[in-house]
Amino acid sequence: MRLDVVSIFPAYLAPLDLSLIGKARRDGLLDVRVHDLRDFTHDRHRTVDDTPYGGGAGMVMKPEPWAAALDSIAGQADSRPTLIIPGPGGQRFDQQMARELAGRSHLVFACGRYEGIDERVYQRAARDFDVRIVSLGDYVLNGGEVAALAIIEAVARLLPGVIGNAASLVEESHEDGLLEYPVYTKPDHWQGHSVPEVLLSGDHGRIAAWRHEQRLQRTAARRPDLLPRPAAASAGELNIVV
Ligand SMILES: Nc1cc(-c2ccc3ccn(Cc4ccc(CN5CCCCC5)cc4)c3c2)n[nH]1
Repeated sequence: MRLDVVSIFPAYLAPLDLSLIGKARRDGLLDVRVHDLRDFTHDRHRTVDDTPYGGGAGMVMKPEPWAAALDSIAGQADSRPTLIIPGPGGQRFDQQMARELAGRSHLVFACGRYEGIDERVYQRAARDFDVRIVSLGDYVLNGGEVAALAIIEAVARLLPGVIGNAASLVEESHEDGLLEYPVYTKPDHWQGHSVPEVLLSGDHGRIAAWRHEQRLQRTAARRPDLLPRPAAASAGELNIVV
């Protein structure tokens, strides 16, 4: 997978050199390229923002540098890339979207700052990209970089070979809609707390059943919205009139 990230703070993307993503890059599983938006300006001050038409607080990112940056990337693309533009008003990112994006060959991230990017950039980008506006959640960050890092991590870890133990991908939270079960390691007694006996039993059937029950209990307690809705018991409940 090729990943391009455009930002006025390229150093914000330094974490992509670390840990599993960094190793995947060194192993050639990921081709990550970070671009400084100011490299696509042509004035002495490398200007990327200006005052908003119609007034209002803050500054808006100018369209010209973004068009130059995205044209440069589109010109290098083998196939039509997906352009992800983080924004508080976007489609909520979740594990399903992570799985969908993991199937794409080329993702491009446009990390805005200030009060956002001139709207005409979104419209022009639709010519060369599949454009997705994506929100991490209902809160306002100062820019798109943190969102890009989160999305990249969630997507990249789904790619074959990026995380060592692929089995853990199946068991983890949200993969099947339930939260994760509690985990323990040595010592078996610690500050008056013991590891649940079932986990020391070696009975894998009991352990699996206990873990599933724990997932249901945790989901009910913390995220009841994720619990599967009870199937309607009868046609009547489905208001099917025959
Ligand atoms: N999930 C999530 C993603 C982001 C995100 C992503 C990208 C950018 C780029 C800039 N910001 C800061 C920002 C954006 C919007 C406003 C609201 N403002 C109201 C008046 C009209 C203009 C817009 C304020 C500041 C960003 C914020 N926040 N949260």
